[in-house]
Amino acid sequence: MNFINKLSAAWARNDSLLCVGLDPDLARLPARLEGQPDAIVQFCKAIIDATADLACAFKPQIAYFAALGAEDQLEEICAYLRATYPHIPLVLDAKRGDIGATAHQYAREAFERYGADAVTVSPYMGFDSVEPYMEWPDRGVIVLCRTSNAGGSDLQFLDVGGRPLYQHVAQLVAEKWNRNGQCALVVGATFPDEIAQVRKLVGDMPLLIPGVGAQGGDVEATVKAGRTADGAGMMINSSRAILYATPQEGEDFAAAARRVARETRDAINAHRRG
Ligand SMILES: O=c1ccn([C@@H]2O[C@H](COP(=O)(O)O)[C@@H](O)[C@H]2O)c(=O)[nH]1
Repeated sequence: MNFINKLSAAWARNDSLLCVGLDPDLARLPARLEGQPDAIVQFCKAIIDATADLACAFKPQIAYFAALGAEDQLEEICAYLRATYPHIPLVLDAKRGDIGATAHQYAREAFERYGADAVTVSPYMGFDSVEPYMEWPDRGVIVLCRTSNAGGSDLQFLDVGGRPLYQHVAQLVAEKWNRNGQCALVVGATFPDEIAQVRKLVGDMPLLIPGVGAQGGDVEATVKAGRTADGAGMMINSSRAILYATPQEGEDFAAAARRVARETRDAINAHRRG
């Protein structure tokens, strides 16, 4: 099953547009994992098990692993996800961008080493830097369009022929780059007006939308701006707000993560239709 079909099936199966981000920060892990060599694996597996029936995707951010030299733990987590929850798409957030020969190696890393269903890439170096990922036609290629950070406007809002660059990227990906129907776009929840503009340009193309939770993006505005006619079309990502949810009485970190994931999933669902 290709990435887009797997994502559609996960939207329906879990009645969810929530993407759970896996950004393990050693300084914020539960005390009981402190000093354990596989603390990241234990933490992420517990979060995955606690939220798998509430999520349409999991999104590990590679920097949190690479910075610690913990790529082996990322490999183990990806293998666990693929074996235990094969119906849930695994999105590797790597934001790669390089010349074709190097991009091919990054694609192998994402799709072969980690077995990701999709990977995030930058459009900045043009189509020949993105094309190598398309040698894996069953995988998703998720192109940065209008990112969630304020500084994204520095370049993404530059006027190109009477409209902002992010709109040009959206149309370019939808009309030219998406040859195999495997592309998606990143648009931040912190900019719902731009989500609406992108949705108008790209039809039903899936959008990866980070920025709810810790970054303060408005769930209702995001869903109303990005939903497709069938009330789907989005992977709305939340990482820190779920991973580091404050436990209430009787909860451990995983139960707290599950509670926040459920609340976020339900808040999204409240605005998917009508
Ligand atoms: O525009 C973007 C693209 C990617 N991200 C990534 O999403 C998560 C957000 O984490 P939160 O804790 O929910 O803020 C993180 O991995 C970013 O690298 C983004 O935030 N914005």
